[in-house]
Amino acid sequence: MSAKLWIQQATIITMRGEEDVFVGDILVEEDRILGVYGLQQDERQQLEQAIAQWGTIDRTIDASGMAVMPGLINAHQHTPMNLLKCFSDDLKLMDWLEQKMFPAEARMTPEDIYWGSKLSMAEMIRSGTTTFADMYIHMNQIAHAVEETGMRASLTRGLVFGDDRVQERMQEAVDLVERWHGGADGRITTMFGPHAPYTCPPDQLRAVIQLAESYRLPIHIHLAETREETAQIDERYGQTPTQYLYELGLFQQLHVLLAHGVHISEHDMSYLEGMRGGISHNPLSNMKLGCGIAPVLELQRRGITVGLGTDGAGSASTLDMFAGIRAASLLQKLHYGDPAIESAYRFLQMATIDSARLLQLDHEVGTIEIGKKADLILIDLNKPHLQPLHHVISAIAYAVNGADVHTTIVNGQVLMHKRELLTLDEQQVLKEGSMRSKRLVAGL
Ligand SMILES: N[C@@H](CCSC[C@H]1O[C@@H](n2cnc3c(=O)[nH]cnc32)[C@H](O)[C@@H]1O)C(=O)O
Ligand SMILES: [Zn+2]
Repeated sequence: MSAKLWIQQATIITMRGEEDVFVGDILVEEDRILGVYGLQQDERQQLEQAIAQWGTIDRTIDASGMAVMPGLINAHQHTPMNLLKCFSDDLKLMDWLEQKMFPAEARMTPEDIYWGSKLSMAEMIRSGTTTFADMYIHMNQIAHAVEETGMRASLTRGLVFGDDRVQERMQEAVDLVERWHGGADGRITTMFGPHAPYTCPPDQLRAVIQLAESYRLPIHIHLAETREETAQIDERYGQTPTQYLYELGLFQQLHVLLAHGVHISEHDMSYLEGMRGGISHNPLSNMKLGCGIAPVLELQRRGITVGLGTDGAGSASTLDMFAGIRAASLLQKLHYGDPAIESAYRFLQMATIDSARLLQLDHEVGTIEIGKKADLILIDLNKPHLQPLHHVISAIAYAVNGADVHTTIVNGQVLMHKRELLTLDEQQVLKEGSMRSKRLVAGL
């Protein structure tokens, strides 16, 4: 644990405004940002005073030639699915889920979940993600992994209904919330996670909504991912998926994190207007599964928050949020046939402060601000693919890769420095991951 950390001479991208980019220093004390100092005389003096008051400094990082920005926030994930990546690609969502993912998941032991989620955390820390929203099973294991790796996470027990184990699953969801909400020094928060309109019948969904209301906790659910989903929900209930959730009262009181929101009509948007929470846009997964293009800019125009996620590595194949930022931006440019449709900066906001809003963490993370949690990443810009550097925001949105992240800090703790993972035994994670994944996919 670095109690006092001094980041020197970085290009600071605060994400508090497009122009708020300057060279300077950041002081971190315990888990929070103590000060941010530019190069002007008075700010230098303040920095010197703060350093003098500190006495001992636990770690200094020379960040000249690097950008520092808020850690990226992956708003939709299934971390253990990293064990299932790239083994059954190029299938339709429903076939992929029912024929490949669900059978492989039925074989997963708690230990598999633990190592699969650690594999994801290693990948996320390495590529600049500091916080993620997760929906899966055996969540205790994931919570322990979060505790150990030092990441920040919003955890949800995914609830698929359709057999006689409804009560058991609901109990697991409650256990997660009771045991882990506020856990790991406050790095863990929780939500309730009914999986999707097509796997959650009305009675069960109503019960989860009531539960979430009684705990005053948010809901994390998939919505309107494919055309097939729209057809299925229309056939069963004569409604669109969005209307189905609306009529059940989901958007009345609760903060809701909706994953995907691809097939949302103009009329559907009126159900979402004014909602608490918003949508995690997951372009890598949407493109790979051929789902369609989410109406990101229309949703934003109506005041609905849209953050960014990858989805599980099973569908996205990579957890590199920089790839997600690039995909999101390029997709909208292509969709509108207009490269000027939205700025690079706007997509960086989606991956930071907007995702933070979706996780109800915007008062703590998502921007570089005095008093906020020190969740920061340093990006090494001194590389052929990033030089010459005319516009750092553009470079980050269009040219930076996860592998350019030099240092990752969460809650004031350095989790990776000079690309070395400090809270994970990477070799062990790779070995366990590869061994376990073979058993899970055998014969599928
Ligand atoms: N099957 C579990 C609960 C579901 S956890 C979350 C689920 O989301 C599934 N999932 C992953 N990616 C997607 C996606 O893109 N769309 C819909 N579901 C997905 C994943 O396979 C996993 O089963 C049970 O025993 O109750
Ligand atoms: Zn998902």
